[in-house]
Amino acid sequence: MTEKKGYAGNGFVHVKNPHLALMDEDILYHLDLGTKTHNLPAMFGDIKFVCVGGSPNRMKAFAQFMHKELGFEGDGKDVKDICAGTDRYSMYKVGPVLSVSHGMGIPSISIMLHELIKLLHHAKCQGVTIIRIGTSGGLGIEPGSVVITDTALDSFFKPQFEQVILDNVVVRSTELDKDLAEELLNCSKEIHDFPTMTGHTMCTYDFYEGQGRLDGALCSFSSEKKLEYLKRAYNAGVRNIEMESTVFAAMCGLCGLKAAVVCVTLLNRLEGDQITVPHEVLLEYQRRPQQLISIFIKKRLGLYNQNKLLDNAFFLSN
Ligand SMILES: O=P(O)(O)O[C@@H]1C[C@H](O)[C@@H](CO)O1
Ligand SMILES: O=c1cc[nH]c(=O)[nH]1
Repeated sequence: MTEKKGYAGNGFVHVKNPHLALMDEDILYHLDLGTKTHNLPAMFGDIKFVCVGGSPNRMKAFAQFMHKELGFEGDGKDVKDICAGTDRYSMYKVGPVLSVSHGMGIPSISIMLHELIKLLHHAKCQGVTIIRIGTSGGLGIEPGSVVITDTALDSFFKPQFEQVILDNVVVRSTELDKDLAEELLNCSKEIHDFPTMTGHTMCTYDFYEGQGRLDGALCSFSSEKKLEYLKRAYNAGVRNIEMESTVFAAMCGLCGLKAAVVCVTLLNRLEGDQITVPHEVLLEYQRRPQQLISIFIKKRLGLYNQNKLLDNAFFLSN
């Protein structure tokens, strides 16, 4: 069975569940939010950009970075974790930007997305763009490169996500918003410090055996078999490998959210498995997708050139 994508005509976030309308209250358990305990439209109604990524610290750092980039008062260090009542996920709001962590892997991001999408729906948000800013393993490209996903593929290089529902397998499309990917690639032209490209992203259920690593606790294949698989992936257009893009693309597409995946690569998987780059370099790599998304958000808000002019004025007067 194959499901169709959502219609985003009116810009609202769709939930495709008839049971929700019959519920007196919706408790978003893993976010520690709810329709009776919180005024969701007041708290979140102005959200236009949602950025998600695996690590809570990265998403806090992104919120602090956006606080500065959008010119809010103060240093943003005291930005509050809206989900502090649970230690499952972290969530920060900076003006129209929501920054949310999702943990590692498909099950973890899928739970977060169910609740986040319902949150955006209950809050009556309109015209929301959602972007995953993550890390990944690169294929045949320089470590530190940023890949904007054009198509999210499964481990068989198919653009689909298989969701088991009861005892059925439902196949969902993993198509992402092409115009958004193009817009992001255009924004990347403003950055000259690292390469950014579009490419296919392969999404796996595991970091070790699932990504053809030889260094896990279990491994039953040879180095030759690993390279043969990774080279086939490269020839199929895969430029990076991570663990969330297919379900992210599928769920956002069905619910009418314009979505993109932007990941930095930490290593070239054709050259090794272990991540050997020093901690400081890893931190700098993780900031690269954030830099790109900041330019995108500022451009969308009409703040980009204004900031550039202010930067130039500051430079000239000093
Ligand atoms: O957003 P992150 O950096 O968590 O994405 C990738 C995929 C897995 O979640 C994790 C594996 O190290 O990194
Ligand atoms: O190799 C890598 C690096 C980061 N994240 C992944 O899923 N794989």
